[in-house]
Amino acid sequence: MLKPKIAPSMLSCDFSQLGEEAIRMIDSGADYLHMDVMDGHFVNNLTFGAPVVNCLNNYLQKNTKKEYVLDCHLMVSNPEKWVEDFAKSGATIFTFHIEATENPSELIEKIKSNGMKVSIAIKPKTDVSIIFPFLDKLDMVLIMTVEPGFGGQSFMKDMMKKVEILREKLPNLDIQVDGGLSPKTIDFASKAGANVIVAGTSIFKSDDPAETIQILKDSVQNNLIDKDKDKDKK
Ligand SMILES: O=C(CO)[C@H](O)[C@H](O)COP(=O)(O)O
Ligand SMILES: [Fe+2]
Repeated sequence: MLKPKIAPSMLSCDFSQLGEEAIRMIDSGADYLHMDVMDGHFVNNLTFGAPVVNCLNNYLQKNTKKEYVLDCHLMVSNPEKWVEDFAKSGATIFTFHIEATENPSELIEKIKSNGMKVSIAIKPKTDVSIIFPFLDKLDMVLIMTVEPGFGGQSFMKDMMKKVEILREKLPNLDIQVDGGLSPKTIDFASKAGANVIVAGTSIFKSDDPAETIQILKDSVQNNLIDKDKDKDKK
């Protein structure tokens, strides 16, 4: 049974307060904490790696009793190099870009054997069919709705065709969208069939993050209900 999951992108938080910002998101109803890892090579920006995820995980273990998911989006070349480090850091989900590896099948196995969930991301210019051979091995797929590298960009509505194609093929797959999601754009994504929503700017810049998270969640939930009704009619 598919569920809506909202993943605030910590890229938009005040990094000097990473632990407290994460707790603020968990307490506001976040399902995942989305961690954008950039290496200055695969994308033109540099953020953080496994040591920071590890510190955050240690902090959360001491400072919250609530469950949390560390959803790590690796925008890096040679993602295979970092699998063990992220597993040790407490990462729950390891998402790699299909454009960054020559051997996706081997990488999927490596991520799973290190105890993490596995997901593949695709950039806006990448055709969705490239991931078809791997779908049955994945826990999630990430459709980028901006060029990876920076928060605060505009949502690319034309990416929704990819979401529709995937949802048609796999009614129970977690489909994540990332980039420019907000209360203004969420309905496009949820109608297309996305159920895991990354949002950085719109949540962190909101006066009421809990309310924004709830608006995003409600949109996904309503569309999941509509899709179920359509199924019953058929
Ligand atoms: O992967 C990313 C950028 O490459 C971020 O997750 C994404 O941009 C989220 O930020 P915003 O909601 O501000 O667009
Ligand atoms: Fe991301």
